[in-house]
Amino acid sequence: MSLRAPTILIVDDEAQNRRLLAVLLRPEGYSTSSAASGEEALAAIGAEPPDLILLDITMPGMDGYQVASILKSNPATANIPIIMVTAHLERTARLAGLDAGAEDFLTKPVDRAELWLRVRNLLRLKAYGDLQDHSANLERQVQARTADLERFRAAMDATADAIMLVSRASMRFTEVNETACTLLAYTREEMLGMGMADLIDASDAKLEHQYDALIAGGLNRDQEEMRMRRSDGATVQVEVNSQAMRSGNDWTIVIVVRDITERKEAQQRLTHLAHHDSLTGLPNRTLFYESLQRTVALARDTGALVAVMFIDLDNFKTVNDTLGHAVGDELLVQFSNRLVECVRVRDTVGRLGGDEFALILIMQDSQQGAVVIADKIRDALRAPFVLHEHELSITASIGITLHPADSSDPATLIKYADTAMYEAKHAGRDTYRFFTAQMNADVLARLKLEKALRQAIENEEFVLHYQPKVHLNSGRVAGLEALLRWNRPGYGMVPPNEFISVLEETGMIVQVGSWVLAQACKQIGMWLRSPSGPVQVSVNVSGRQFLEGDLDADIIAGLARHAIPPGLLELELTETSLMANTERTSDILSRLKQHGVQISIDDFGTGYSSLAYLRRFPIDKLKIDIAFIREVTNNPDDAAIVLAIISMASSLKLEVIAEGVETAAQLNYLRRHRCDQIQGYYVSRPLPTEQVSAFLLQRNVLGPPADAVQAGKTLLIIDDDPFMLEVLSNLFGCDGYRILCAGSAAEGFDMLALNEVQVILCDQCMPSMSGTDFLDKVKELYPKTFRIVLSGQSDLASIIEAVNCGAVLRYYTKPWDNQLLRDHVRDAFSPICGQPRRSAGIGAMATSAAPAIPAA
Ligand SMILES: Nc1nc2c(ncn2[C@@H]2O[C@H](COP(=O)(O)O[C@H]3[C@@H](O)[C@H](n4cnc5c(=O)[nH]c(N)nc54)O[C@@H]3COP(=O)(O)O)[C@@H](O)[C@H]2O)c(=O)[nH]1
Repeated sequence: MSLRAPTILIVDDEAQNRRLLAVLLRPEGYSTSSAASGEEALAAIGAEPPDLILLDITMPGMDGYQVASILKSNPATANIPIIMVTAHLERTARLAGLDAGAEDFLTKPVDRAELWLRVRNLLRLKAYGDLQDHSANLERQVQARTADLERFRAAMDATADAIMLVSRASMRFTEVNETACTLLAYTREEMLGMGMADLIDASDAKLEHQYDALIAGGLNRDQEEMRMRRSDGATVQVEVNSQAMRSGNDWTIVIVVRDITERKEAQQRLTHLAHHDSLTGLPNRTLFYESLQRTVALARDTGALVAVMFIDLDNFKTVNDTLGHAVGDELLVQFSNRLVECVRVRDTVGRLGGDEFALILIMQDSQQGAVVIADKIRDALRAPFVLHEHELSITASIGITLHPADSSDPATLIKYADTAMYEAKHAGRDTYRFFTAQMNADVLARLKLEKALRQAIENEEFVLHYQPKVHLNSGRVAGLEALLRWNRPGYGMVPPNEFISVLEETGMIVQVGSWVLAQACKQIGMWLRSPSGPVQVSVNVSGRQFLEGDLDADIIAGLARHAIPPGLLELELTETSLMANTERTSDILSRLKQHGVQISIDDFGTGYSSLAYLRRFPIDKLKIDIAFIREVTNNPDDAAIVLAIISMASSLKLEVIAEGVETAAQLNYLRRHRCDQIQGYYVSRPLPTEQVSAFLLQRNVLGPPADAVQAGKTLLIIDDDPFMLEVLSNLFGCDGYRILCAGSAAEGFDMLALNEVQVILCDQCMPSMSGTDFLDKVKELYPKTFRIVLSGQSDLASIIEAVNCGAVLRYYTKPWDNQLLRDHVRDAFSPICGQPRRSAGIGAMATSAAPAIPAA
């Protein structure tokens, strides 16, 4: 209610009356205004409604009744009390006034007390009426507001976000929705007694500061992620949007809270996936790199040593290819577990991909710590892995590099460790190597070589040389092996050992191999239609050529293009490439075999040599690896392998060829043991096309077999002393034997390979090898020979040992009885006595080896 003085409008056409009434009212504190006509009165009331009107009835123009009825018919003015002031005393005039809406009458001349009374009463009545209206109004407003609030609450409760209104003045919640209560596990009542500081890690002071900043920033919203505490003590990850809104003299902070627990968990899962290997759960390359970055930065401050270890499982691909990917995966999981157990908690283990793992080791002292871990890992691999129904052992090759010695750059450290790991592989696997500057130089050289090889393909710098293969029984050329050469500008003819591995590792071998096949087919066609005639050419095919490209279609097209009988082309594959991807390789080989192409296994004996496996492939020939041929005449182990391969090939009806034959002795040994073909420098080095064309025109390349012209009883005498050789050959000269003399054990082995020898007489004391050692090997290589040793007294112990193990069948110590020696040699040639056996002692100081002689 207003406290101003009530206003009273006096309407009368006579100025004197207006003045009189004004004068009468003023002492009571009323504020008066006046109008001289009905029209003037309506205009004044429209401009500013008074609290009461004193209205004269009789006025020129619009009279009092008209004014009253207009005012009462207008809701805006209907409640202004009107007192009609009239000189009429008749009842009709008063009734007319009441009809027109006047509340009361005053009769002129107006009595002051009556005027005050009537005015005061009517003003009180009006005030009461106004109050009623005001209350009703207020009630309507309250109802409307309540409805609004209910709608607002319903809307708030219906939202998925939690909404909380905070009074800046009290810092308490003034309103919260249902979602907020559910999210935070409080009732609405509980929450209304709380503030944000009860839910998050922030004090009221800090929040006040924050809200003031929000208020000062106008309507700018503030968004942040945080954790909120629930009533049960758990926390929820939320995203909070805050907005300040004026609320009377206060500010309301509208806080909208979204539960982002699931989003965060999904994000965390994604982040974990992006940084961890899904099979082993170990950090992947990205995370490993980041960890290394952090570790190196830390080590720079603390001065610690950091070792990066690159670990690659040896022959893992074979496990995958032969036992399947499920077994391979299980092996990786078990391996990663063992790896984790080898390091300390502060170290990092990562899987960089495939079978490549890496470690970050923080060490305080020397690089010895890395050696300890490397050995630990190798030891951890000793125990076999049990993988489904398989049990297998595996080794690893490890490369190690150090910060700060080698580099401080994480990428470089990983690269160096990788390089060192390759060195470990080249060193024979199951070992570790530290990175050296030389390795880096090698890597750079390798990159240079790779680039040059790409250019070589573009510039067509490759040529083929051909190396003959010869039939051992006929001595005729059996075929040729096409061997790749790189005519590198500025370097001359580069042999394949210097670049084939790079071609294979980079995949360039597919393109180059295809060129080799096309070139070989073209050359076979040219020879076919030349005086050389048909000649079989073998081509080396790499494992990758089976996996990539269209090998069989290319070969069949190549043969057709040059009109070549398919049998003139032979493919040489290593056992290893045969084993890789067996299904596909076997399919391709079967198609080519059906077409008539010949298949040979190269380097046989160095790989699996598993017959069961080999039988799955349509093979025509086995090529014995050069490693077994080098010492086939003097190393019983190699000889045993060669003989086993020859016998295996024969039982499987496969041809067998020996590669790397360099001596007549090797040739003869192989021929004597029924090897079919040989290839090697003894016959010819690989030749350029023009020279090999001439070679092909020769009929017999080898000449007759050595022992075909050297039959009969043969005695081999070995002594490094030429005088003794002469004495002994003279001694036996008249006994009718063919006598062969060798000045060393090596010569002796060659003689044995080249000749059919029955009895061997060997000096015990030779510089390169003792007689007993020599005869021990001869026993393995030529068990049917009769082996006699001649010696001084000094080394009797080793002779006795040799006798006991059967290497020596007779021995004679100086001075021996020549006649007795001749008699016993003659006996040794006889079919009965010549059997490898132990006989009674012979000779002046001779001791037999039967029964065995105690070593003492
Ligand atoms: N995928 C392809 N591999 C190829 C191709 N051309 C060659 N090669 C392979 O490169 C390796 C080395 O070949 P190369 O230097 O030509 O050596 C061959 C012969 O020269 C060598 N050999 C022959 N006889 C002797 C000998 O008496 N002594 C001796 N020390 N070496 C000798 O042996 C190599 C032939 O080996 P192989 O193929 O196993 O029969 C070699 O592995 C080639 O296979 C190609 O086009 N593609």
